[in-house]
Amino acid sequence: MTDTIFALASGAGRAGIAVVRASGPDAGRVLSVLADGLPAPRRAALRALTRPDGTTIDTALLLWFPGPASFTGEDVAEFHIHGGPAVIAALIEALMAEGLRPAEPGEFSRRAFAHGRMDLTEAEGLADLIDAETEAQRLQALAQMGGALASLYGEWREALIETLAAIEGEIDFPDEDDVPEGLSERAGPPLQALCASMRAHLADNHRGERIRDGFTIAVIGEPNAGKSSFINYMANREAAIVSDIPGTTRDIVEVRLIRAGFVVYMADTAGLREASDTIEAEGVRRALARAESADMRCLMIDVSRETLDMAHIAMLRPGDAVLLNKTDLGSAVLAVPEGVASFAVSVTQAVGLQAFNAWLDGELVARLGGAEAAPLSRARHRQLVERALGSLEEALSLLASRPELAGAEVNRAIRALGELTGAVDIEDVLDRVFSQFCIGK
Ligand SMILES: Nc1nc2c(ncn2[C@@H]2O[C@H](COP(=O)(O)OP(=O)(O)OP(=O)(O)O)[C@@H](O)[C@H]2O)c(=O)[nH]1
Ligand SMILES: [K+]
Ligand SMILES: [Mg+2]
Repeated sequence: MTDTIFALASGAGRAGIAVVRASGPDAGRVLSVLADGLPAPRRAALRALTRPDGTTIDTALLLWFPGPASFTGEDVAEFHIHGGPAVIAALIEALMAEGLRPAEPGEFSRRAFAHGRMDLTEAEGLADLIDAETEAQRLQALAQMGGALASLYGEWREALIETLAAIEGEIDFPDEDDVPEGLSERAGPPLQALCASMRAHLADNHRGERIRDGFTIAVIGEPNAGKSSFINYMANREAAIVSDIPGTTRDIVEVRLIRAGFVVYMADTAGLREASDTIEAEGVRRALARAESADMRCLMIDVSRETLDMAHIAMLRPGDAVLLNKTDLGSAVLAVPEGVASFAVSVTQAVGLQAFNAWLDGELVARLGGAEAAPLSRARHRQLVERALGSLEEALSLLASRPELAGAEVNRAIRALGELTGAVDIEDVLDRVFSQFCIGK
């Protein structure tokens, strides 16, 4: 028999109210024991919670959700008790005494998934909603939890199952008059249309993943250009050591910012030069790697130096920025590559930085802001859509010559989409997804 589980569903620590939730076949019996009878389904009831020996636990507001119309699809009881640690402990003890066990992380959601209350992407959306710290994250998670990705992937999968049936019909009952081109004519266009949808879904500049995981910026430049000073200004704290000694920063120092409603990770890096020792060389290597992988690069140039750092401009791409720093000591004009923004600033005098920030916020909104369609939000989604697309491209190329091989490829694509939504159940995928949840969800 399935265990009946419980967990504190509200945050830990002292609060006005704490919510403890129980789910499973024994939830009703235990609720009835402690509250002296079941409340009416889905109606709040104020009751005394009493141990079987007659001693009182608390006065509580109780909710009874008989399955399957509950969060998990099982019988669920909710205890809204006073939020003191001793009250919570007393209720937990009473639940354990009745044979209930503490839930594993994500176990409530996993049961909801197992009972068909949500698909895997909706469960991920729920986890993201609980973790959401910005408006963009909240909206994205809410849409995903509401089934935006589930319905898209589900529709693709349905269409593929239909196409597969057509292909398999062709293999099993080859019509004398029906030349192989007949199959290409029937199965080709829907496969092509699906490939186009998948390509468009993937070609979103990683918008959803950046909203969820953060947009990354690498601050790079020669030693003493003012990179650490700049990152401290952006973070509004002394995150990195600033000194007039070139080569001060050796490791990557990352700060987390919220700008224009998006999470941004800005990385301070070691000054780029011929390193004087192995540690600095490693720092420079890390700086270059980060510059390569970041979503945006900000190149700091010290305009007070006799020879301006022109060497690193080649690392910039459209959408990046040059910060001409220390304009309190000098000035310079510099030709920047097409599509690269340029700002004259003095970090120590806080000059020109508002213009940079306004530009940055505009860039974030332009790159991550509201497109209509729901974006994929995890690397897991990207990998599986890519795998499905690869199989379909293969299937298209085999359709005319080897329909049975094309069918196998379509099957592979169906399986990839099934892994996305959890329609094919793969224990290790589920373990991975649900283990990232917090306890009580
Ligand atoms: N006058 C002036 N000095 C600045 C400005 N910005 C930074 N500095 C100074 O320049 C020196 C180097 O600043 P850092 O922020 O440590 O430079 P960095 O690019 O991080 O240097 P490394 O970590 O060594 O690569 C410090 O003495 C700063 O106070 C500026 O706008 N004007
Ligand atoms: K320095
Ligand atoms: Mg530094």
